[in-house]
Amino acid sequence: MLTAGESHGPALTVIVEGVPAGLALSPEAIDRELRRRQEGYGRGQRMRIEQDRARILSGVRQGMTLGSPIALQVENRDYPHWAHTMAPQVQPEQEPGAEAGARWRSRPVTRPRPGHADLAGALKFGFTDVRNVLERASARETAARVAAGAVARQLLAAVGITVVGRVVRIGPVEADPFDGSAELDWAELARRAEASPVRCASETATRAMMEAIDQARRDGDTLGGIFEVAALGVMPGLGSYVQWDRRLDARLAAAFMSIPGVKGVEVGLGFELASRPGSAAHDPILYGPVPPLQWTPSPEAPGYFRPSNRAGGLEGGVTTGQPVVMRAAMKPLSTLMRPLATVDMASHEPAEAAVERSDVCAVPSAAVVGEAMMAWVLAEALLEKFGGDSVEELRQAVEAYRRRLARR
Ligand SMILES: Cc1cc2nc3c(=O)[nH]c(=O)nc-3n(C[C@H](O)[C@H](O)[C@H](O)COP(=O)(O)O)c2cc1C
Ligand SMILES: C=C(O[C@@H]1CC(C(=O)O)=C[C@@H](OP(=O)(O)O)[C@H]1O)C(=O)O
Repeated sequence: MLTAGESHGPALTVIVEGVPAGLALSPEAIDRELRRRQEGYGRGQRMRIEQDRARILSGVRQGMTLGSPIALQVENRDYPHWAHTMAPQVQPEQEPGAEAGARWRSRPVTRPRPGHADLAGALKFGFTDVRNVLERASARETAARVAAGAVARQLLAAVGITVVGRVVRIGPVEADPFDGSAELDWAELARRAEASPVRCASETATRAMMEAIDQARRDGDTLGGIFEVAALGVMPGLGSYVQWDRRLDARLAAAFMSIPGVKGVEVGLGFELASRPGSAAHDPILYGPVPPLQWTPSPEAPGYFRPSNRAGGLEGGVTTGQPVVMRAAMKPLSTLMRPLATVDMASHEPAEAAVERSDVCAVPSAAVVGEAMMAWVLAEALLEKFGGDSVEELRQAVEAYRRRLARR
């Protein structure tokens, strides 16, 4: 996928390349994901302006993918307020009589926010107006990724793979994080998370998280947290150990790390594994009736399975047939209503960091972006292993593999 678009420009665009022909693509399912990304207690005024929907510009005809690049566009409804500031052509100075907001928006931003890309980006590109940085560094870009991820999800669904996510920490409040169990009912957790304003499966923790967000808002502060994403129904054998950059854990980690604000990523039990002896860290291999969450070539026959999933469905950079489980830690957002110290880049004088409107907490949204990134990386790995110009060819290749594994 290749995304383009500034946060306050006319639109975000994403080109999704490599989707096989013959996939029945639901525009509603794409818009549903876009809506989920916008939700979440702690989001700011911008999300009341936007109503993200994907316009399909290419690659789909009569509800079916054509195998050609799929171009998707998400309009920025905020753009009309920024049309003067964001115009590609040189604009005349705002008239003194212009609307106050328009004049404010066109002023150069010179007080970089600690924690955002502002200072590093301005130094890198030689900008005197930090707006040139923040427009693209903004997580608005993740709407384009979620649209692409929604296409990947529909491809994965064609071979029985689903992706779910949930929030397990916001600031000081923690809620039942992944414990390495092979029986965790991810689908039920996802159902409950979907009903929670902070995307958390526990009702008690949801209330405490919302209170923590309210308190941060009152304090002019922001909060980070941790989210988990799991992919269910993944067959063993995606990814590879034969080169460093084909290890699927490495690719998933990079994809999660690319979400703005994410500073830590774990696979399965992750950092917890460091303090355990090997006997309590790995997942023994058994053969017999296969439990529900373990992928198996034939549900009626005995097969390989694991009594635990501490590895998070990945060994040697290859999927094991257990749920693929990733966790990510997001730092608190960098725009503080009680700003941190910075330096005005125009005068070199000490100053308070620039304040525009901002979210207080975006961990629930980041979890949806995490689901999209998981879907994207798995769809790539699926196509690498099984290929196919059409979804029918892909299905046949998966089915042939299933039959081969049934004889092992
Ligand atoms: C969905 C989402 C919404 C965000 N909203 C804001 C925001 O309103 N204000 C802010 O300062 N940062 C926000 N961020 C975080 C910034 O994009 C991020 O802190 C910035 O890119 C720097 O992070 P980095 O060092 O990981 O790149 C948001 C991130 C995500 C994923
Ligand atoms: C627009 C989105 O998130 C934005 C991400 C963001 C940032 O600095 O990353 C800053 C805010 O934008 P604005 O300055 O326009 O209020 C968020 O609203 C979105 O998620 O769609």
